[in-house]
Amino acid sequence: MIASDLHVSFGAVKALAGLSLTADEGQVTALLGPNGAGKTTFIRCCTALVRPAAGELTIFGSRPGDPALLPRIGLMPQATGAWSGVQAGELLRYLAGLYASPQPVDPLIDLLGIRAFERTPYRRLSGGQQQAVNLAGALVGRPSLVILDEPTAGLDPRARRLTWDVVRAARDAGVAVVLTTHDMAEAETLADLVHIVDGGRVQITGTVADLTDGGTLEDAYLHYTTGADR
Ligand SMILES: Nc1ncnc2c1ncn2[C@@H]1O[C@H](COP(=O)(O)OP(=O)(O)OP(=O)(O)O)[C@@H](O)[C@H]1O
Repeated sequence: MIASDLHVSFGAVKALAGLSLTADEGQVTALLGPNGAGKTTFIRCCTALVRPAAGELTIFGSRPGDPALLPRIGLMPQATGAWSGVQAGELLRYLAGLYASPQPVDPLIDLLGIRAFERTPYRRLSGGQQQAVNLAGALVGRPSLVILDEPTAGLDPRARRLTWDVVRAARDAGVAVVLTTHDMAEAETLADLVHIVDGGRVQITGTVADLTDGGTLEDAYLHYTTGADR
């Protein structure tokens, strides 16, 4: 994925103000940045929900929204209000049916600990259970790019570890994983490349070792972000 000088405004708010970054296959790329930095807006550009006013975004050589690209991207959003009454297992089987060669659903249900609540309507699931289903939904189509928007926010420690294992397995299988997180330990543990975003653009890019340079990732984060309103 290559993003170059993306600009997106919502009224007077410049959500993206020249954001440029790359993310490669077989790597976990972490986007760190304060609330409102533009991370989710960038993700929405990748999935063609938002169209940048300027800049270039190519994913596997195609533009977002290209019908050939859609099945190659798996998205775990921060929250999906959309599924309501459908049972978790039904939902995943439905999603699998949309893809040409999906993962078998039952092993995915077992892997992510969904079996115990697979017959529960989505809206009755706990937040963490919904996240497990959302992660499964992002992976079921065997995507080449998986985008995870704060995948472990609010998860208990075991569920968080399990999510990390699943992320590593996807990366090791050659998938490009892009995730956002406010959890510095998560970025330190998982990320091959880190982009620190603030004010709608990438302030600095590097490996965890590059960015920490004797300090912590949180030090780097605080150094390169202000969190000031735009
Ligand atoms: N649909 C929208 N309409 C108006 N403003 C929006 C819209 N979407 C995002 N914004 C604004 O754009 C800016 C960037 O928001 P975005 O959701 O991309 O931030 P973020 O980095 O994902 O934050 P967080 O860490 O809190 O999820 C914010 O100021 C937000 O209020």
